[in-house]
Amino acid sequence: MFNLPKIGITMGDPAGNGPEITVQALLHKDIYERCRPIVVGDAMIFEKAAAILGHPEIKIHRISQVSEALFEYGTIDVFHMDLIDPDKFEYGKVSEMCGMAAFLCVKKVIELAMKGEIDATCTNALNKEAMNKALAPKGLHFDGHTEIYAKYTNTKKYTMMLAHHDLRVVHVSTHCSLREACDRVKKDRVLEVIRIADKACREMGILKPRVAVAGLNPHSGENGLFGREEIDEIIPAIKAAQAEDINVDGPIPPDSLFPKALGGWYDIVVAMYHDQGHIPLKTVGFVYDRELKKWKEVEGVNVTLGLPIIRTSVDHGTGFDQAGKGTSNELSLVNALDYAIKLAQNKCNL
Ligand SMILES: NC(=O)C1=CN([C@@H]2O[C@H](COP(=O)(O)OP(=O)(O)OC[C@H]3O[C@@H](n4cnc5c(N)ncnc54)[C@H](O)[C@@H]3O)[C@@H](O)[C@H]2O)C=CC1
Ligand SMILES: O=C(CO)COP(=O)(O)O
Repeated sequence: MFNLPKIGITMGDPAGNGPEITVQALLHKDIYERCRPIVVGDAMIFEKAAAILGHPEIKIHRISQVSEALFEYGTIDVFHMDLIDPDKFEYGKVSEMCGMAAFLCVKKVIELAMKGEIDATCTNALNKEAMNKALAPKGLHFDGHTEIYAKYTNTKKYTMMLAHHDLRVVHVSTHCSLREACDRVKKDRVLEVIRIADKACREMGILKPRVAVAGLNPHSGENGLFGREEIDEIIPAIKAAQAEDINVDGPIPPDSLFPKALGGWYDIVVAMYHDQGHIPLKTVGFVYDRELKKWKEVEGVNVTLGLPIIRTSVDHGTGFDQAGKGTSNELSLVNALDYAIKLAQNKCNL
């Protein structure tokens, strides 16, 4: 047990489904056989979640230092942050209190990982509106976890990877307008993301990664007929990467690239903007049951590549419509924990 990786799991926005899926995930006994989990959040919120899920036997163990953790199945060690006023707390609502709490938990887990007190971090979803409402008076703004991690680990070159089994996608840009995303398709950034993608695959154990680059425009621009970004920016980046011996193909029309990647042609896809990468991943990962009218599976993992510490995450959001009802599915978090465990075992910082 003493050589199992210590994984810090953030609570996420407490008004969302993060706390309950964390309790559900930590009911999987095998997780304790493969890692030593510590939750960073508010203990009261986890007591509530255990009660909602009908598991009063789960003990919530408040700790204020990693060294106090018990790491025993049936007990959830919560690095208690005392951030929530129970009288003001409400599930499914955007609030500055919860937005600030989610942010401070992320900051704390980064600090613990940077100090080497834990081996990897795994995040639950935060609500970007709530967090930024809370941070605005302090003159701070973050698009999401990725940028918080980049700032507090002092990382300049990074990208967001989403993964659903062996379908992996990294992004040239993420949280910006579609207009701005087109402007951000620049040779240097495309090349940077190709390099990060290739390195990450190697560190995940893929010896000769096959990297595919999506075009930006329909049919990859069809030789300039529907846009010039492929000719002016993407092809020069691909040629530069090939000159570095990276096995990279493209630009490939995005509508046929993802079915190819799903079929195993490539190990990783470089997408030009957020939805180009997120839509195919979530289409395969989010499975809705028409008969039962509920989500059957919500799978997929988000990993920040380029950091000096390991960060994996659920790839869904805060699920406010289901929060506090015990109806959310923990699969994405279980997958994210699996990724964090494997990366920590390989001791690779991607
Ligand atoms: N890593 C992060 O911190 C992320 C945060 N977000 C934030 O989450 C908030 C809500 O985003 P939405 O676009 O509404 O996406 P969402 O993923 O929260 O919800 C989309 C649908 O999926 C369902 N869902 C979500 N998680 C589920 C689970 N574990 N089991 C079963 N069903 C689940 C929801 O009930 C909803 O019907 C936003 O503020 C967004 O910024 C979104 C994605 C990632
Ligand atoms: O919103 C997300 C994906 O769309 C997740 O972003 P972060 O991982 O940066 O929080």
